[in-house]
Amino acid sequence: MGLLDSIATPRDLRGLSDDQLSDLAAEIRDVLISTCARTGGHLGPNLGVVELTLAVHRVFDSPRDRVVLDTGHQSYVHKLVTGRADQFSTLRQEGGLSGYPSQTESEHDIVENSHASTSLSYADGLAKAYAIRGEDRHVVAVIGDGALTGGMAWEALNNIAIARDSKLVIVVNDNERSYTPTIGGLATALTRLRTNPRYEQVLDLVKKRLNQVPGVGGAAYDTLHAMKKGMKDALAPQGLFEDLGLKYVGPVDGHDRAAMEEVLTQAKKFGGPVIVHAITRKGFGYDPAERHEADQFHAPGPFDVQNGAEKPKGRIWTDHFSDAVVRLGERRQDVVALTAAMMHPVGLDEFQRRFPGRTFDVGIAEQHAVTSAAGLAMGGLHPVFAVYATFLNRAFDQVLMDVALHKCGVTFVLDRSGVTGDDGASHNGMWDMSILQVVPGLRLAAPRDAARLAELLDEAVLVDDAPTVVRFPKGPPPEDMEAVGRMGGADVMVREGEKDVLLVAVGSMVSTALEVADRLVAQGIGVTVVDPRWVKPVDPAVVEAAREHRLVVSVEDNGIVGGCGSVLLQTLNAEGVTTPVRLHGIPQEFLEHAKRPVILTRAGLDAQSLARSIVEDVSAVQHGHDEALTPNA
Ligand SMILES: Cc1ncc(C[n+]2csc(CCOP(=O)(O)OP(=O)(O)O)c2C)c(N)n1
Ligand SMILES: CC(=O)[C@@H](O)[C@H](O)COP(=O)(O)O
Ligand SMILES: [Mg+2]
Repeated sequence: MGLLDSIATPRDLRGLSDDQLSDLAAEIRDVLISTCARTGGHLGPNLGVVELTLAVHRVFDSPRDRVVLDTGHQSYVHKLVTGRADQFSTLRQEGGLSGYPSQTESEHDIVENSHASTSLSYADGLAKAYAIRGEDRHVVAVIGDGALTGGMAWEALNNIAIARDSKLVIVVNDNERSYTPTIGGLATALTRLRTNPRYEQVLDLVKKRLNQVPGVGGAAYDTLHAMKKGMKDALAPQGLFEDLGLKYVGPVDGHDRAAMEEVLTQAKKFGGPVIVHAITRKGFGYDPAERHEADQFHAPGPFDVQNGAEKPKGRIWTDHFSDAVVRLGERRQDVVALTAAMMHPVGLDEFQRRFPGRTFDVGIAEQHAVTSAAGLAMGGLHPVFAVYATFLNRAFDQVLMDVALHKCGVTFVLDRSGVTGDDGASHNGMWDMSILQVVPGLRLAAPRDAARLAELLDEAVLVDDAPTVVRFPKGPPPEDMEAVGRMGGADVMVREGEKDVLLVAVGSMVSTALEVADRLVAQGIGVTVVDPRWVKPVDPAVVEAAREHRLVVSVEDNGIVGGCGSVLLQTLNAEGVTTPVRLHGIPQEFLEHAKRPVILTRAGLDAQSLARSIVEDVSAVQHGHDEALTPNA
């Protein structure tokens, strides 16, 4: 029975001695390491916030005081000390604890969205609400240095700086990196602050000397302390936060819990917005994480605790993209690449190694990345912005009005599209084929396998007067699947029997569609399986094929609303094609975390469910009951 078992609420932390708190920190690290070794997860970020989180929860009174964690990937320690230690072994498992805050799990959790750089805006709103309602409650926002490179954070700071009544403490968790070292002017400014505690040291030195002077010493020190601002101005450059008018405290060692508590207590008394600059190390306390070359164990899969060796996961879609974009870079000097602080995760590290001058890490700044790409295209280059599909959501206006309106040839490579699963609702890339459908001129491709990924990427970068998109899911691709024929720009994958069913399978769903076709043919149902390759715009040859078949079925790893099936239906309607249509896709809901295959099956996107549904629809059509065919909402 460890100390952790005695922590049912954060208030239980207050009765612990310094030694017990050190023991608790060690126990928490052991639990983090042993659990993540089994489940995978954000071990590095959470090892970096053990003492910081303990200090926050000892100084503030959650849930009366609200703790907002930016991105939420560093919420494991918070969960362990807010009554979920006994469930922690279920981390990221189906039906178990989410890897991010979850309001249904705990009253201590508030922000579930895993998209970075939002915490300060939530905190700004919460603090203003409490001030207006006259509630004596603090808001504590913990934001990483990486998340601070996101524009939203500075929009929020601009407002927080004048929100004098906001009881808001912002803890900047500065470990100098996102996955890799944080880039840009902000990193430089934080370094200047981090390495410039001179005035604090001088002040401490003077404090010690003066306090040795009997009588006048204390008063003299108080006078001097009052002059601290003057000293700081004299000894240290104005910090970027103070230039905004924000009170800044730090830097403080984020692994020194007592020091953190002292500073947070000071900040709490201030009664207005204040920045606490904590210096931490990602992976702190676990050598394999601290030494981990790429990203200090930002988000490892399962690993061996003894040496940190991750279990091999084989080649994933990303690796095939990485190879294809390097080949492209060799052929095309005008191709440049951009990432939003995820060079390795999106597969651009080899491109960067080969073409460092043509690779840009813009920080966690997707909106900037898109419009900067528009500028790069206007300047005569062909940018490839590689990004997780869900993170492009926040840059929709930039895609629409900065790229497409100006007919810029920018290629977007959307990794982790469709169901990702483990990372929960805000990580599924199930929105892109809906929201991007409305962008005039944009062309969207969904490769079925690695061979088509390379093919479609090559085709995409040939388009220099419109945005192009190539999207693929998380994990390993299926074996390459060769077509048996062409249908306009689309590939015919199966052509068996009568024209009973035209099965339009998008991207990663083609491999499932082939299994479905086998089941249908076994039941004497004729089927044509087509892979559009380019799903936007709809291929006229597919429209004509639809006219010739008795039933059209579409299946996609995207939300059902506004996806490829919806647009196909609209197009058939506009072309006067009256063939009944059935759409299959991901339900338009926020999906609980689980493994990708589990979620796809729940959505009826597994071969057995699809085949069963199509057999029923074929029967309905044969018996003249096709009014039953409505979009599979
Ligand atoms: C909008 C957005 N883009 C990218 C990501 C992917 N991502 C998750 S954590 C992370 C790095 C965060 O760095 P930082 O804020 O410094 O936190 P740390 O991991 O260092 O604690 C990134 C880029 C994201 N969650 N949201
Ligand atoms: C928190 C965050 O957004 C990333 O760390 C993400 O969890 C990584 O996802 P993958 O594991 O799919 O690369
Ligand atoms: Mg960081």
